[in-house]
Amino acid sequence: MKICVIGTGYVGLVSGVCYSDKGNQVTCVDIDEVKVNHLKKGIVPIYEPGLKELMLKNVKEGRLHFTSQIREGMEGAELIIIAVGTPAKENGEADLRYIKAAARSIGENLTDYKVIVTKSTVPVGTGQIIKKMVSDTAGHSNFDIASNPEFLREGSAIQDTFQMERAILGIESDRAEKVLQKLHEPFQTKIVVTDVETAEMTKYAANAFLATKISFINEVANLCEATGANVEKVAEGMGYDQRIGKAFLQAGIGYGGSCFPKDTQALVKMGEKAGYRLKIVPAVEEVNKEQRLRFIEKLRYAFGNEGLKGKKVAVLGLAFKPNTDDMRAAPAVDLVPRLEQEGVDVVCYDPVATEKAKEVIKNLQAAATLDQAVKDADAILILTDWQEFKEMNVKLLKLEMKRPIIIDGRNLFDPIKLGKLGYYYASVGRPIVQ
Ligand SMILES: NC(=O)c1ccc[n+]([C@@H]2O[C@H](COP(=O)([O-])OP(=O)(O)OC[C@H]3O[C@@H](n4cnc5c(N)ncnc54)[C@H](O)[C@@H]3O)[C@@H](O)[C@H]2O)c1
Ligand SMILES: O=c1ccn([C@@H]2O[C@H](COP(=O)(O)OP(=O)(O)O[C@H]3O[C@H](CO)[C@@H](O)[C@H](O)[C@H]3O)[C@@H](O)[C@H]2O)c(=O)[nH]1
Repeated sequence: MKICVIGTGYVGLVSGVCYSDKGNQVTCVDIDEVKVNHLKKGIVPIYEPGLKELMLKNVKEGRLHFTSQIREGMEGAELIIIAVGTPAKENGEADLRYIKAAARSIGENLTDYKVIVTKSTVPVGTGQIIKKMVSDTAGHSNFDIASNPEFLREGSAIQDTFQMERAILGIESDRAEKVLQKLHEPFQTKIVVTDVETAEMTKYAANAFLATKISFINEVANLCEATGANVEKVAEGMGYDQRIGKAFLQAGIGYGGSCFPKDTQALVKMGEKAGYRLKIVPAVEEVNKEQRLRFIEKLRYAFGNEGLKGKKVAVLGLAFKPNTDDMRAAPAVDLVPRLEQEGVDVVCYDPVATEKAKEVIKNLQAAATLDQAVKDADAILILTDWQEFKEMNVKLLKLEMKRPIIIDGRNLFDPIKLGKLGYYYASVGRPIVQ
């Protein structure tokens, strides 16, 4: 099948590459000409394991193309996939300006029948907005709209696509369903066929539910800290119950990233607009915001009367999660400037996200290696669960540091072990050892 993907971000590029790998002819379109030129030269603008190799393979085999001209991308395509960004507006609502611009340009170039499917996360009703904009601009209705929300995670996006757990097909016609069924055939996944509005809602409900699990376990963790229980064991004990499940019960510094923070906000706004006030999701957001700030207090507590001013703190991890360089809503974006305001000398290290972090954190002091970051540090603050940090030789590390203090936002180490090595170690939902 010939496919045109609009937007070559995490979703558009990964989807385009994976669909081409399944034998489709894919043209990825982006308005960002610099990005398109890079892609044409084989440069991948994002860090995503396995993406570059797969992209180059499919370009070489002639199935994958890049252009900044939508007309070129749409030429002969049976399916158009919208995968542009839907960031949060100042008030939390989803900003549909890129979606609308994409719909307009599709309309301007629509000469024959196509299925126009939205992969971007969009509020319920957006499909109908797209339909109207396309037909108004095109001057005809020789197309179908559909919704096929994306569930991939950054850092494992290729695997998540090839082994997708389900596909939601929100459709309005048999013709569109046929095209989308054909697209998903090689993935051999569970298919939920529904209307466009239900598909749009499914994506927000899934993300809000996952965010709820995280905030829930973080609240339990905070209560464990206050009572002396251990959240890791609590989560294990809960997780064996299949009705609860083990996944997404990792207590920590809270969720960040390009999706959960904005999608929970957008869902609340969607409720307000529809006349229904959501109660759980705002609480999930509140817990998540407070969770980050608790780590400044954990650090302050570790230094007692000495205070934070003038201390050197090595922040390990800038990206919102491992295996990505995405800095959107990463805890570091909040915490690094706050620590600096408190007079802390902050030196950061991240295996891949430093360059992107410099774009969003002013005057970021970044070390080129983990060793450089921790040298003479009064404390380490762990924000991301990179494998490199899990494998740190904590025994040797202690010799490099000025003081053996670790505040761990990801529960990477066994408190008993660190206590024995002479560390002051504060993590999440587990007793402090010293
Ligand atoms: N990032 C994820 O892990 C993820 C996962 C599932 C769903 N989503 C959703 O998918 C959508 C895309 O997210 P993303 O992270 O890939 O975004 P992104 O910001 O990484 O990429 C969006 C791309 O679209 C391009 N673009 C904007 N307007 C355009 C237009 N009119 N024509 C052509 N290109 C245009 C931009 O230049 C950019 O390259 C969002 O709605 C997001 O919520 C994201
Ligand atoms: O038990 C857990 C699991 C995750 N996180 C945090 O939650 C955030 C999101 O993690 P993850 O879901 O793995 O990454 P994303 O790439 O943001 O993916 C989410 O958001 C995407 C965009 O909508 C969806 O497609 C995915 O299904 C959904 O998992 C990160 O900050 C994680 O550190 C925790 O704190 N504890």
